[in-house]
Amino acid sequence: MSEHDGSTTETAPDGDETTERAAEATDDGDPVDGGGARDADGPGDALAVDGVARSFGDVSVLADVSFTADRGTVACLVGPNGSGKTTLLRVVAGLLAPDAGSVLLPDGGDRAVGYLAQTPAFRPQFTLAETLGFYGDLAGVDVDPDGVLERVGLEAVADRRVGALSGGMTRLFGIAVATIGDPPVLVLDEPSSGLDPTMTEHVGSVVRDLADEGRTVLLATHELGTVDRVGDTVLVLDDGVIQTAAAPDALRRETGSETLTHAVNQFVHGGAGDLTVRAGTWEGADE
Ligand SMILES: Nc1ncnc2c1ncn2[C@@H]1O[C@H](COP(=O)(O)OP(=O)(O)OP(=O)(O)O)[C@@H](O)[C@H]1O
Repeated sequence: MSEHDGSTTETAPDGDETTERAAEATDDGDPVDGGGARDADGPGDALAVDGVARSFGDVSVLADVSFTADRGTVACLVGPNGSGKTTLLRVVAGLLAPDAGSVLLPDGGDRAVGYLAQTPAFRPQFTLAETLGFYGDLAGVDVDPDGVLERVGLEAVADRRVGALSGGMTRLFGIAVATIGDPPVLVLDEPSSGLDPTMTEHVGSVVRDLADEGRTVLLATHELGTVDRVGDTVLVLDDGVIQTAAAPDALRRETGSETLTHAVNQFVHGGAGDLTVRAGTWEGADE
């Protein structure tokens, strides 16, 4: 966590979806261009979310969310199903306007945020290289397909059709797409859910490397093993607020927990029993 001196940009409480900042592959496969919805005003070096609130109708999902995440770090957003992780990520990516609050982005790159949707979908008939070129055009940046694919270890399959990728490779490709234009912030919604342990570990390493190169990575996950391996900060979201933000080790220490799962559960409304009902299963590699 660090101080940041850029001023924040308040967002009008109009509830409109915005698609101006990030480029994403939507769930129906249609690419949505982003580009720069609410530009960072100042030279801050951290991602700073301040007092973000978002409701759908009369259902409040995010009540008052605040946190910061430094460059070069991985911040892991965890919380029960339906706690608002995707909603928050979409607000940070500029794809969803908050009702209140602000998101301050660090300077840098042609694009401010790269976004991986929870269920990325690409046009299956195009090759990876063609798809990257397409997203590059949308973002208004030149793309070196081999260089981008190298970031995730897919350079050998640049000419393969996207439809011929495995689930894990598709997820990696989605991460590669998010890095187009080299945005300083990557927002990844469950980048390794449903993947086998080897691929989960590989995705974790890719995420770690992307952060180590100086990016800020904000990801949502239910896999606390991945959080333990690659996360610098655990952000526990429940009841519309960040219940705690701490390093995995500190969280365990603070709660006297042997496992990260147990530690996180201490901050979830209703405790572990309730969580089991609400979240289904939590995958902790430490148990
Ligand atoms: N566009 C929408 N319209 C109405 N309600 C929505 C919309 N998007 C999300 N919600 C609701 O907001 C709540 C939070 O959803 P969200 O997808 O952000 O949770 P999540 O923590 O990402 O869940 P999961 O872990 O299951 O992916 C849910 O109750 C969901 O039904």
